[in-house]
Amino acid sequence: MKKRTVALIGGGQMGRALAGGMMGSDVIAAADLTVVDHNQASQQWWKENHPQVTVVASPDGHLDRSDVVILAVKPYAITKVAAQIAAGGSEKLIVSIAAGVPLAKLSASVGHQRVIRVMPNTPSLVGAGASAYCADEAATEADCQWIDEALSGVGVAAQVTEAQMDAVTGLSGSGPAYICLVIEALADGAVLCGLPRALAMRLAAQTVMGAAKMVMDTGRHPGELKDAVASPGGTTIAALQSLEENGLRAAMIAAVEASAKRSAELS
Ligand SMILES: NC(=O)C1=CN([C@@H]2O[C@H](COP(=O)(O)OP(=O)(O)OC[C@H]3O[C@@H](n4cnc5c(N)ncnc54)[C@H](OP(=O)(O)O)[C@@H]3O)[C@@H](O)[C@H]2O)C=CC1
Ligand SMILES: O=C(O)[C@@H]1CCC=N1
Repeated sequence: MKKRTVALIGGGQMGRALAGGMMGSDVIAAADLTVVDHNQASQQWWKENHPQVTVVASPDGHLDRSDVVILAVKPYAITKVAAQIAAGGSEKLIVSIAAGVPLAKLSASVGHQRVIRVMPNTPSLVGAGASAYCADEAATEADCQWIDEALSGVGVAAQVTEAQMDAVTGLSGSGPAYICLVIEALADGAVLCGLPRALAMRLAAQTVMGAAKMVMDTGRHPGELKDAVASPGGTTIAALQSLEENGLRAAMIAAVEASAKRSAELS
């Protein structure tokens, strides 16, 4: 894939994870990245952690060298930033990662350039992201191929319909937060039972990763893999009973739905 030069507008949590992961997997070169962020602490972070990246406070006069502009500011700031880009005039691929901001709104705000909407997630930073994207009609085959390969460089990527984006947000966009909560709670349980905190955290995180890897590598249904752990009359089935009594499944389903609903509200 031909490397493209990229401007990242908003170098915060998700921008760092996505662009950091893309540089780590050589999808983009540090020298080809311009980060636009008006927050001084954020600028400082980029200068300290990625000295080869160009860091500026405003897009004005700094987008000319970039083929792609990634919008990674909060949803409420998207329209203002998009208008700044539109004022710049030049034709670029615009990629927005803002939750709940539809293609039509993005496209109107940036003056009908080629637009792709992405819902990435923070594990992109460590090459284990899960991203989905949809493109407007003006985006070319080559644009879709670039974003697919760029996102695949930092994890897995899937093209979806725009109607599916809220569900994606509820699942993989917000999901790392749910699973981090689960890891923390598992470690708390082990500390309650007497394990030192650091060891409890290591075992909890590895257990979550191991279970996920087993689902992906074997292709077996998670229910089947769960059954393989639970011996008759054993420890696991006692724990599973407790999880069912405390509503873990319902809580997870409701969490995905709550996030998806909020994503729909934002649009
Ligand atoms: N965090 C996540 O896990 C995910 C986030 N997203 C989406 O990513 C987007 C960014 O979220 P996140 O990274 O968490 O947000 P952050 O607040 O961490 O990062 C945004 C950065 O952009 C700066 N900024 C805001 N407005 C402008 C502007 N006009 N010009 C230049 N810089 C600006 C902010 O500075 P300041 O704070 O000072 O305004 C901040 O440093 C959101 O739209 C969110 O929906 C999508 C998937 C997952
Ligand atoms: O909480 C949020 O709004 C963003 C979008 C998906 C994950 N984080």
